[in-house]
Amino acid sequence: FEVQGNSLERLLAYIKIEHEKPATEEGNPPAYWPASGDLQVEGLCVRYSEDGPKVLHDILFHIKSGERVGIVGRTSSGKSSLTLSLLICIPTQGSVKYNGLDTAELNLDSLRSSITIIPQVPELLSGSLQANLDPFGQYNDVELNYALCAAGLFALQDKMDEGRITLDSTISTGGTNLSVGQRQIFALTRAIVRKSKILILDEVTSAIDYKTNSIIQNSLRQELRGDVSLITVAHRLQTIMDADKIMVLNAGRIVEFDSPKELLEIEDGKLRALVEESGD
Ligand SMILES: Nc1ncnc2c1ncn2[C@@H]1O[C@H](COP(=O)(O)OP(=O)(O)OP(=O)(O)O)[C@@H](O)[C@H]1O
Repeated sequence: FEVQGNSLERLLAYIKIEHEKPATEEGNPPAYWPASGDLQVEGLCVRYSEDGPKVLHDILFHIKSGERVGIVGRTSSGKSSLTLSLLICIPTQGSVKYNGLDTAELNLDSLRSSITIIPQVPELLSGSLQANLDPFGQYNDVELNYALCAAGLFALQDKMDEGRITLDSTISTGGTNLSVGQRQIFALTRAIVRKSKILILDEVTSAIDYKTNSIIQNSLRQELRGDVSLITVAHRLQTIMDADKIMVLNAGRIVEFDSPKELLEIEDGKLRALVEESGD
């Protein structure tokens, strides 16, 4: 009875939580949006609660459509907070323009369905793989199979002696019957079918082997060319050394933002210090 009582109490607490504004027609973007992965951020400040401390201070940057940008920084420098703020998952101030539209004026559904995040450990729901990749039944099998192949699933399976995964394979709750690498590949598949123009990859640190990581990196390089902007929160510096630009965060501020080559040439540079420390 006590345990059930706790559940009730928690449910009541959730009911009282302040809700996000419901999606309205007003915030619907024009049909052509987003036509590019151009991202312009100005004066972005972020805190986790109205009266909490700022975790990002006055962030200013511009990512041109099709650029690949790596984000690095020490623990708690604000890397994850920056990615969450792009989707307005935490209270944000300032202006974020995605393909010219201010995201504060956009309906949250449209914003979040047009940017794909591949988190360190992607969540999956129990059911078929097809239902996970395409919960609203918007794509056909050919499109889904193409995207699975492009994301690298079949390359991964060739290297693994295990039962082949197909669209009707069963996924258990939370995706616990799959490896983290497979789950990331499914998240990437979603990005490919949705044709997201901005893709945010939160690189996995330890839970993924080198081969799987390189399959994912190759798929990203081959599949997301042209106008798709790729933002990688990097934990392994070598993953992003061929990025167009690297953003170095420190205590919630951008301290460096330029091409890896330029940054590595700065004698007392922050990126250079991180590289030297890592021994990579
Ligand atoms: N849910 C939260 N509530 C309150 N503060 C948070 C929350 N998550 C992160 N923070 C704070 O925000 C700041 C930035 O953290 P963030 O997780 O964005 O850093 P990070 O660079 O991604 O770190 P890591 O490399 O460890 O993942 C830290 O001071 C952290 O304590």
